Amino acid sequence: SLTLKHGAHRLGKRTDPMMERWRNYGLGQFIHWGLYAIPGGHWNGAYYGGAAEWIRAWKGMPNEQYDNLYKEFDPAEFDPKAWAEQAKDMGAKYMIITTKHHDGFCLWPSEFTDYDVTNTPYGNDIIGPLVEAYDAVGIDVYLYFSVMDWNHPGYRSKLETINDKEAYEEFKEFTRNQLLELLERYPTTKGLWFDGTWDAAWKEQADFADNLATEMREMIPGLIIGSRFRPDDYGNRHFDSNGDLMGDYEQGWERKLPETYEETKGNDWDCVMTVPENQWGYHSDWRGHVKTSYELIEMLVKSVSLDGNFVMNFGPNGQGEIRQEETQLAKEIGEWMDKNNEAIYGCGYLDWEKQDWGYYTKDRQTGKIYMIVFNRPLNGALKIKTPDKVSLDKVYSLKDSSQSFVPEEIHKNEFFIHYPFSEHIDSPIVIVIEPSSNEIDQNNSYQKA
Ligand SMILES: COc1ccc([C@H]2[C@H](O)[C@H](O)[C@H](C)N2C)cc1
Repeated sequence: SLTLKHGAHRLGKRTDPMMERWRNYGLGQFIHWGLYAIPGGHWNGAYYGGAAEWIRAWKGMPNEQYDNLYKEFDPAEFDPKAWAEQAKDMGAKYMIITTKHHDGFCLWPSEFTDYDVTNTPYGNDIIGPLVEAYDAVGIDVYLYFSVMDWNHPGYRSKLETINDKEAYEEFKEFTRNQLLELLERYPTTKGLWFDGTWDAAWKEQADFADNLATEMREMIPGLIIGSRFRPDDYGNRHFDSNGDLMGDYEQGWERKLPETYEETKGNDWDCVMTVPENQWGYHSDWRGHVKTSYELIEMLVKSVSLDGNFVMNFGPNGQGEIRQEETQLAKEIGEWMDKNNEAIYGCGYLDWEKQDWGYYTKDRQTGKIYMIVFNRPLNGALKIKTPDKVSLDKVYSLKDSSQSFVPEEIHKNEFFIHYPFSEHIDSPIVIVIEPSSNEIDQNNSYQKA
């Protein structure tokens, strides 16, 4: 393998308490909010078909017109406590908020630029009240930060001339100043979610990024930074030139999910997911497929079943309101989570053979196994294949533990659980398989007897 100065500094998962807390979240909320919410995917009567937060890059939106939107930013309906309550009711355990997206507009009063909330009619800090409101309801806050900054004169996508390099040095200092400023202003933040790090200019900054990551981790011990921040010595991101994961978890799952545990390479990871096919910021006219709560719950369950977290995106409008479609989804997901979150929180991958009816999760502390059923077989017979010598003498419905099941052995280590799908069921059901005491070894995995 290559000797790297700025490759992965750790092999395998982080095992400290902050990371343990992170991997047991299950469900998160992404919030994309900024000036792009004002046009909301339209400008001069024209519809923008791209991602609403990228409207500045659209030929239908002249840059100087976009760059004057801050003069209209005055979200009268912004209510951070209401946002936090809604996220709490949905069952989110962490929230990621855009402090600065690619347009460079800062939702906090930054000492290092005038392109921030203080120079808008609204005038006040947005990030601080959000951190406070979410902390107050016990939801951990993570700060999204785009390195790419279309507003800063020193930003370059590639470094070709001496001028480029000099300008970019100023940009790097500005970036470091803003990041340290954010951690100083919001010391309860648990981590950073970086974006906008794919440009060639940034991919040459292995040394700078590595040192900055070290500095940030010193400021907030235990800080969680994913794989999207640093390039390695050869400009590789997410995985270094030896194929080892950089950062504390894999951040490559954007609007997509792994199919198998092997694809996760045994790393911690989260999936960030839009409700429409590709809208993060507010777009007033969602077109194409809008995901249902059933689909989003299945993605959540699938993520947890493969040792990941699932982060659902919200895009508040220009007035600071959460749109009705997202409110309805949060309500429906919350209703399912109220009854079934035992199969999500603190749960992860179970190394039993995947079955067609749905997903297994395993509680990392108790060793309890959850069968989360999405596709019930027409005959109601749920097949399970177990490792050797697993006792199935405690199998019951999560909804009603008095409803127990006696699995029918159909083959060595192969069983049917006959579920009476008599009543109408329109949301995933959960069956619990409680291990008998002698099966759980010290790390809560089923041992071959
Ligand atoms: C070039 O393709 C991109 C680049 C950046 C993104 C940004 C989105 O604006 C959103 O912030 C998402 C999390 N991020 C990857 C999406 C697609």
